[in-house]
Amino acid sequence: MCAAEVDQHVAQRYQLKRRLGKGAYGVVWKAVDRRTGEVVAIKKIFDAFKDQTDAQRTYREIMFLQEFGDHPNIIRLLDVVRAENDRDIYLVFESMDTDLNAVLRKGELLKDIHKRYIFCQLLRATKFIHSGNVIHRDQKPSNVLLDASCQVKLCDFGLARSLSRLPEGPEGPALTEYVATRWYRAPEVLLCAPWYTPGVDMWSLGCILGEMLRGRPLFPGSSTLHQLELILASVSLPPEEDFPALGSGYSASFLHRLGAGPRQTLDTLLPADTPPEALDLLGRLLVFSPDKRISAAQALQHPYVQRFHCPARECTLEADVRLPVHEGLRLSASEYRSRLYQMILERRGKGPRQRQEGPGGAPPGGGPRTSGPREHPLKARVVPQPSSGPPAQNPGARPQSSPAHDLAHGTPGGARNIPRQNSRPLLQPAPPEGPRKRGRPPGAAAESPWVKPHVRGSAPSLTLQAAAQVANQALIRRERNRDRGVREPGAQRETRPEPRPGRRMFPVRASHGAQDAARASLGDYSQAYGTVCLSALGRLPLAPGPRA
Ligand SMILES: Nc1ncnc2c1ncn2[C@@H]1O[C@H](COP(=O)(O)OP(=O)(O)OP(=O)(O)O)[C@@H](O)[C@H]1O
Repeated sequence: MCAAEVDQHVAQRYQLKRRLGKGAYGVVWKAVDRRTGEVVAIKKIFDAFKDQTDAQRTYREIMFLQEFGDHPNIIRLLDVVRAENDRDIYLVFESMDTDLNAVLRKGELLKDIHKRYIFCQLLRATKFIHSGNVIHRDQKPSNVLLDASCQVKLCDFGLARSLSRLPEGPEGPALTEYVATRWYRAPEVLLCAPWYTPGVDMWSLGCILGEMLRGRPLFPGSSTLHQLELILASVSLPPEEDFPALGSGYSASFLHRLGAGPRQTLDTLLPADTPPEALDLLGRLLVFSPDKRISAAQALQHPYVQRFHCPARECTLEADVRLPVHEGLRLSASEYRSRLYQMILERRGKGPRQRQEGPGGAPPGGGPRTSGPREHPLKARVVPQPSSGPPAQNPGARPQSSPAHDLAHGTPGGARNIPRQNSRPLLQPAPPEGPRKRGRPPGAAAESPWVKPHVRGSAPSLTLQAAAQVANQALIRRERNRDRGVREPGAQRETRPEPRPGRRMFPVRASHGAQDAARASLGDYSQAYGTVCLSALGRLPLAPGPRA
């Protein structure tokens, strides 16, 4: 159907079914792996290495996904495939049915219990990421993937950032400015704070919760200023002493001016039947001062999500997650690409590996394990929180219940999850070779998780390493030559038509993957991005409500 939109070698391996969604950077298709029959989602990132910024984004997305993708609420990256033109790249994920933005746009499909369950899972994912000292920075409904049983998987780690080993500012590691979706941007980001904290994610989560409760975005600002105005119309100005935490020199006078406008409380934005505990949690998330916002770990203990709170499922990492390329360092676009290619080659050299399932494995049908902590290659660094007891002693926890059961108030089973037995953890760290220690010894420098696979697992063969080197050097040379306008004799590029993904793949300009258009308007976030088809929604076993 849309096979022409992907490279031949990708179409040969995967049968494309339909388009699932699109974002500013790529288009996502549902596809079937012809070898295994596994249903997957393929994201084609256009011009993934166009410049330093894009290349870094691509690099980060892949690297962080590898690290976090074993968490049940974070999307699993199954494979990374080079494109023939060396400009695009394909990421193969487990497939989900829809995203929260699409669900919310369809009207009141979500009942109170669904919202609580979704939010609890988002908190679990966020707690996990934050425990590795990483912030996602782009949490928004279209990055919250859902399946028919309301399982949540957070996706899109292109803006994720490690806070580890960055030079400290007064309130946290110093970071450069970034562009995230405005409606979910924290005040300190809007105010151009030069440093920020995991609080930026907690603000975004507050906006997501508010949107679920309200049925439409809480603060749909049309410009940065308008965004701040909307926020300050219903969120109290911080006390003077908190202004420095907001970072920018001009924020004090600016805030005073903006904050002088008409005031309303958050509850006036929400339906009258909003549960009081939802309102309470919202008020703790949408706090202007970043350091006064509730953390993900604290929020998981809030009464709003109490029904789903289960310490055994709320894993954390013991060590900071750091990419091999220091966050303060900017490589050239082709270097980022070379590093990714090198990694792909190395991983391929190790051959397909079955997903490591611990004792008890995935339940029939492929649903996530419902009892005890998950076993996976990151086990050594994943620490499930001590359970407060078996279900009988901990009525708040529901470790044995299926999501469908939870959501349907007693309708048993029915959870339809992605089968995992065929997942090929191509890019995951090597499985443990024996008992491993948890965390790092006191005083020892944190080991980069990215080094671990190479140290622990079977090292790539010398032949593979040499092949990778040669391939990468050729690529860099070609890149340099192209920049200098030099023609390489016999270069393939001369014989192939210059790929023009935008035009060739999307004849109707308005429906382009919007590599350029959408990027240009990234600040004017459009909720149209990241919607999925109606039929997926029809499969959601949700309460009856108006459907479009
Ligand atoms: N694994 C998946 N299964 C189903 N749908 C998916 C999957 N991954 C992504 N999608 C759909 O594709 C959309 C875009 O994906 P993604 O956010 O990764 O792309 P992006 O180009 O990085 O987007 P953004 O504009 O947010 O930067 C998602 O909102 C979702 O609707």
